[in-house]
Amino acid sequence: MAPTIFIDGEAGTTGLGIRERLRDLPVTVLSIDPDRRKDREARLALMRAADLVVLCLPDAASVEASAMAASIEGAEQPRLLDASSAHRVSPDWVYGFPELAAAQPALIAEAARVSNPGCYATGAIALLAPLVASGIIPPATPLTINAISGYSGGGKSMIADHEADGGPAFHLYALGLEHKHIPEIVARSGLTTRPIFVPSVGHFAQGMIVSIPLHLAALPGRPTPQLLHETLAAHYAGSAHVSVLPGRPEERLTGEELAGSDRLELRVHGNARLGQAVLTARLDNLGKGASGAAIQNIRLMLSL
Ligand SMILES: NC(=O)C1=CN([C@@H]2O[C@H](COP(=O)(O)OP(=O)(O)OC[C@H]3O[C@@H](n4cnc5c(N)ncnc54)[C@H](OP(=O)(O)O)[C@@H]3O)[C@@H](O)[C@H]2O)C=CC1
Ligand SMILES: CC(=O)N[C@@H](CCC(=O)OP(=O)(O)O)C(=O)O
Repeated sequence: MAPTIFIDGEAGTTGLGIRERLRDLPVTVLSIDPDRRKDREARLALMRAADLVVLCLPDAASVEASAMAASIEGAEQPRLLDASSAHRVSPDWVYGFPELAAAQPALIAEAARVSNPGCYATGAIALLAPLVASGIIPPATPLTINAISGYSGGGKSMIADHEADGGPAFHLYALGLEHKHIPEIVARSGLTTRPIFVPSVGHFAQGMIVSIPLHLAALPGRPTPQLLHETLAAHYAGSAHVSVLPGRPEERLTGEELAGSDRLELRVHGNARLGQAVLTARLDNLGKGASGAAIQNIRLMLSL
């Protein structure tokens, strides 16, 4: 029998993206009556009937929904995949980033609770984790992470704002330096010093670039841009979703290029003579940054 999935928050931006991608998989999606989508009893009934519940809700609603699922006793208790940022550094949840380490896919496949990575965090961690693990970037290195996202990153309300009146062409935000992805980036990259994270939104719907400037001359052994590229290329060799591409000086990187895809592109743009580099990650915030990553995790969790 095909496994059953209930997407709590199916009508939202991430929920819709997952619903769309599930059409190609041998699963039965249990949909809630739209008028009862926030009704506790209706949601509990579908949670009981599902093998896997995918939470596509704001953080507080996600915490509440996880508690609801945990209150179900016995064999009816479903497994959970959470797209929100509520559980990404929680020890009781497995981090749903299959490319992070060789053991990660098996951990995800067996887990009762999996937390989907954040969109910006996906780009930052994909760049940093292999370089920290290999010793090229010492964990205590002070880093700055810049990023630009399409406006769909802000969910239904930001989409409505941009599509109604045009919205600003570009704005920085989270200037209190406490963006919700920072703890996840620190924990999952293996850093010990909190980076400064400067996100921004552009007036385009989907797509994202995360960029990390590096003073290579200040790192131990003054690593070359070539060594960084080779380290990332070795880590992601054979990956279906992550590619490590040459960083070309003449290139104009645009955020929208991967809109609609579930891929993640990593580059090292460097100048060996100056001892400087900029690492970049390009992805669709709704693809590898959300729904595409969720599908990777669903496939692993349900052996599809
Ligand atoms: N957009 C993105 O790029 C990404 C988003 N995420 C995360 O995914 C989660 C969902 O975000 P996103 O899809 O963008 O948000 P949206 O605002 O587009 O969708 C959220 C959905 O949840 C519903 N909802 C809210 N509260 C409840 C509740 N108590 N019970 C049931 N349904 C509820 C909303 O219904 P209604 O509108 O009627 O209130 C809406 O349909 C968030 O945690 C977000 O951080 C993760 C990665 C990327
Ligand atoms: C543009 C914008 O507002 N983006 C959102 C992050 C979107 C997202 O992906 O949030 P999670 O992955 O953490 O669930 C923000 O900065 O809060």
